[in-house]
Amino acid sequence: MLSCSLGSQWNNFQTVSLLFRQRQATIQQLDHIFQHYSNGIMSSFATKAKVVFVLGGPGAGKGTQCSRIADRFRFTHLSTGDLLREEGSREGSQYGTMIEEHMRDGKILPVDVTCSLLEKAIKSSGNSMFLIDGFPRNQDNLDGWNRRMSSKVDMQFVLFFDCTEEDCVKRCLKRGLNGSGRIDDNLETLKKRIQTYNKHSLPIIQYFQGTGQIKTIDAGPDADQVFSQVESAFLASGF
Ligand SMILES: Nc1ncnc2c1ncn2[C@@H]1O[C@H](COP(=O)(O)OP(=O)(O)O)[C@@H](O)[C@H]1O
Ligand SMILES: Nc1ccn([C@H]2C[C@H](O)[C@@H](COP(=O)(O)OP(=O)(O)O)O2)c(=O)n1
Repeated sequence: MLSCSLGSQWNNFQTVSLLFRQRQATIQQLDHIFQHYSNGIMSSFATKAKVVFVLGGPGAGKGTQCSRIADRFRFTHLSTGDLLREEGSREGSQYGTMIEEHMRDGKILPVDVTCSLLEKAIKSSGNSMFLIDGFPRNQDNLDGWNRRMSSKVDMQFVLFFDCTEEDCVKRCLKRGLNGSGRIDDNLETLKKRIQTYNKHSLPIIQYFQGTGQIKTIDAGPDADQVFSQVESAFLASGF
C-alpha cells in the first residue's frame, strides 16, 4: 500500500517535471521568435547615418568648404587624406610606409585601408551626419564602400567641386609654400595626382552624374562665393 502511493507520487513528480521542462522550452522558443521580430522592427525604425561624399581635384577646396559645412550644418568632417596621414604617422602602424609611398607617387591606397579608417571614425564620432571628403576616388574605393558600408548608411548626394587643373595646381603649390608640410604639395607629385584624378576619379564622378546624385559647385571663385553655392545646395536638400 505504502509502496503503491510512493510509486504514484513519483509518477506525478515525473509528469510535473516533464511539463515544467516543456514550458521552459516553449518560453525559450517564444523569446527567440520575439527577439527575431523585434530586432527587425527596431532596425527598420532606426535612423541610419547620413553621408555626403565630397569630390574634386587636388586643391579644389574640398577641405576648406567641408569645415564651413560642418560648422553651419552640424556635419562631422572626415577627411580621407587626413585620416590616412594620421594612420601613416601613427607609431606601430603596419601601413606607414605604404601610405607614404602611395601619397608621394600620387596613387590611391587600397580601399580596405581607407574604409577601415572611415568606419572607425564614423563609429567613434557620436554624430550621425558625415562629410566624407576625398572618397570614393576610384572604382576600388566605390566597390569596397558598397561591399562594407553602403547598407549601413544613407548616402545623400555627392558634392563635386569643379575646378580647373590650373587652379588646382596653383592652390596646392601655394598650400605647400604656406607650410602645409604635405609630401604631395610639390609639382612632381601634383603632375601624378592630376593624372590619377583624370584617369581614376573622373569616371567615378561621371558615374554619379549618371545616377543623378551629383551636385556640382563651381570651385573657381573665392571661398565665400563657393560657400554660398554650397549652402544653397544643402538647404535645397533639406539640411
Ligand atoms: N575658393 C578658393 N579660392 C582660392 N584658394 C582657395 C579656395 N578654396 C581653398 N583655397 C586654398 O587652396 C588650398 C587648397 O584648398 P583645400 O581646401 O585644402 O583643398 P582640397 O581639400 O580640395 O585639397 C588651400 O591653401 C586653401 O586655403
Ligand atoms: N580615397 C583616398 C583619398 C586619399 N588618398 C591618398 C592619395 C591622395 O593623393 C592623398 C591625399 O589626399 P587628400 O584628400 O588629402 O588630397 P586633397 O585634399 O585632394 O589635396 O591621400 C587615397 O589613397 N585614397
